[in-house]
Amino acid sequence: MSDQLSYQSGFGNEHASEAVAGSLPVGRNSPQQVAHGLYAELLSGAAFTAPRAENRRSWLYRKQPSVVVGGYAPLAHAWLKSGAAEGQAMPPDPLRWAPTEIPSEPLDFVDGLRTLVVNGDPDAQTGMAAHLYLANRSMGRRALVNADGELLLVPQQGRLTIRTELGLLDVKPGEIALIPRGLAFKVELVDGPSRGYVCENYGAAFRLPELGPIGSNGLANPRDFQAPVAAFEATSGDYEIVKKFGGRLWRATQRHTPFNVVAWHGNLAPYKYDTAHFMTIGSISFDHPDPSIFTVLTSPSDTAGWANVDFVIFPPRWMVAEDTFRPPWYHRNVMSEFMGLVTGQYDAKPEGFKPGGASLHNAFVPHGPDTEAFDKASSAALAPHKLDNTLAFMFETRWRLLPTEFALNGGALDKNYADCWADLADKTAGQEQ
Ligand SMILES: O=C(O)Cc1cc(O)ccc1O
Ligand SMILES: [Fe+2]
Repeated sequence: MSDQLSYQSGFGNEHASEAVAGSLPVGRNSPQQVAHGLYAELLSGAAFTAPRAENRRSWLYRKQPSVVVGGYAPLAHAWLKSGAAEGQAMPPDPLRWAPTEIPSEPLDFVDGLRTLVVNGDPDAQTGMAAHLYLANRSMGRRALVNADGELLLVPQQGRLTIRTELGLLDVKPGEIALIPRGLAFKVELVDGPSRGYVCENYGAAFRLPELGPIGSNGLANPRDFQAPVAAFEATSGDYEIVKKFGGRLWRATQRHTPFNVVAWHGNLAPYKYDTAHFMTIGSISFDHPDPSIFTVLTSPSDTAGWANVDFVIFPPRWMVAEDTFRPPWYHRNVMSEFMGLVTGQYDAKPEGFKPGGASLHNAFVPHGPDTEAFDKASSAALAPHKLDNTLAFMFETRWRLLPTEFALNGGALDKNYADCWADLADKTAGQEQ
């Protein structure tokens, strides 16, 4: 089924879709009576008065409004953390994690969330969290609504069908999904257990970065973002609604599916995006450019250019720069860098950084290529070279990221990470100064 999904194209477009002909009101949003007895419901992802260019809202025409739900009670989750307040103090060391295996105990997408790093505060609408998800079963009659943040899913293993109130997205490793804050969705596994990364963005909604002198094309092109077409679930029976609200999970039971939207229109929508469509820009002369050229989506903060979080990818690309040390430079960055690897090798850490693993280089924590990468790149013949079969990514944020208890003691932390730089010797030793 999922192979045949159709989509509407274009990031932030005014989409319109109806699963039943004649369901979508024409020329108005809230007629006295909606066709077929549907209820009109407005989902606002931006303040009513947000500037037009940033305003995001959609109109949903549904069988019952989402206010028809039971009362919420707390739902315990040992490994899901929110905001800097739930992080652990840590020294300014670089951190790296091995891939975490998907456990054999039954875990759906919600159960399988494991927070690695946090900053900011969801109630202050600043910062982010990076989670792993480790899932071996579909969510079934369970839906998640995240009132704290937008979710960016980066699957690393296993294909997903994401059912949202606005329709279905089929997402596989190499692709990403973006779920707006407040939209109900559930994750179904298509080809077995699935593992991946999630950026929970408490701040301003992700958008495409400005292109400056690059011009009007390139990087992630808006048309390659795909929104679902309206699709509702026809089955009856109870549903568990899990809501993330104020850094906690809550659960309620309702008598019907929340996926009962027959038609919708608007510019607040979930999207999928295939990173293979990212048009990379790189050096065609010399020097290694800043990684901001690989920004897919950005969540700005209140200070221009200092992102709440940038989503940056390192996709397959040609390296052609002359007289250049081609991998990333050694550096210290005021911004904090969380990285993951979907597939292949990352040029700065060809062996130690594994698909499904992660790393954290916090504000001003020095980092760069490991000794092996340095030695290779310093003496490599500088012929044009394709970095192929690779996809790393970075969540880069202006606020320091704190690891969670799971990140520090969950078993995947690489206690010897810093050793990968220990052999970068002083090569001037013994030379005349
Ligand atoms: O540290 C990293 O591996 C990420 C990174 C990549 C790059 O090409 C330049 C700077 C940077 O932080
Ligand atoms: Fe870096």
